[in-house]
Amino acid sequence: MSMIEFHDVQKYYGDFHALHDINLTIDAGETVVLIGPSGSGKSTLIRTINGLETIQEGKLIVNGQDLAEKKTDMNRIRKNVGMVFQHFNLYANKTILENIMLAPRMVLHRPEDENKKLAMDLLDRVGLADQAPKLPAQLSGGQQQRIAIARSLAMKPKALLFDEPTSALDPEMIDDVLNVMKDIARDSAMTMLVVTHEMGFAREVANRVVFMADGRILEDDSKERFFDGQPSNERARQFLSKIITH
Ligand SMILES: Nc1ncnc2c1ncn2[C@@H]1O[C@H](COP(=O)(O)OP(=O)(O)OP(=O)(O)O)[C@@H](O)[C@H]1O
Repeated sequence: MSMIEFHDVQKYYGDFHALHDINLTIDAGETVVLIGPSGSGKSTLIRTINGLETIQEGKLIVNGQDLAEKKTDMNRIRKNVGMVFQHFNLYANKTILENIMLAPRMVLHRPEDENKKLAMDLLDRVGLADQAPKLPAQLSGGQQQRIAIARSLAMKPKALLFDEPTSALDPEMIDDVLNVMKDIARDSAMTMLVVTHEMGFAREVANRVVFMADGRILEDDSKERFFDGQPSNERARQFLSKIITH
C-alpha cells in the first residue's frame, strides 16, 4: 500500500520552477533517503507532503487523500504525518514533558494519564526519561532533537518526515540522534522520508535512495543498487563520491 504518491508534480515559487515533473511513490513501512546538492529542492519536496508548501500542478496523494482537493483536511494529514526539522522547534517555555504531551492533548484529546504514560515511555525510548522536568534550553542540541522526535512519535503518526535532522548538531551528538532514527526505521509499520547527508544511516536502514538536482529526481534506486552498484546518473555518481570521501 502506498503512503505518499507524487504524480507529475510541479512547484513554483513565483516564476522559479522549484520542483519539475516529480513522480515518486513511497510505500507504507518504507524508509527512503532523499539526497542532493544544496538548493536542489529536497526541503521543498518534503514540505509539500504535509502542506507546508503547496503544489501548482500534478497530483499528490498522502495517506489516501488528494492534497489538491478542497475538502482535504490538512489537520488529518498532519496528525498522520509528523515532521522533524533541522532546528528542533521545541516550545522554549514549556518543559520537555509538556512539549511531548501538548499536541496529543490538544489535537487528539488523549486522556491525561494515558498521555503522560506514553510521553514517559517515549522519553525512555529516546534515552532521556530523566530530562522530563527540564526546559529545552537546558538540553544539548542532540538531546533537543531526540525530544523533537519523541514529540512527533507521541501523535502515533503513520509517516515521519525528517528535514536534515542532524545538520545543525555538533558531530559528537549526531550518532545518538541517528540511533533513535534507525530504531524507528526498523519498525516496519512506520514510513520515513529522510533528507540527510548521513550515508551511514542510508546504508544501514534505508530501503531506497532518491537523488535530486535542480528540482528533478534524477535517480531512484534500491539501497543496494545505489551503494554497491553505481547510480546510473552521472551527477548522482559525482555527488556520492563527494559525500562519501568527506
Ligand atoms: N520560499 C521560497 N521562495 C522562493 N524560492 C525558494 C523558497 N524556498 C526555497 N526556494 C528556492 O527553491 C530552491 C530549492 O530550495 P530547497 O530549500 O528546497 O533546496 P534543498 O535541496 O533543501 O537545499 P538545502 O540542502 O540547502 O537545504 C532553491 O533555489 C531555493 O532558493
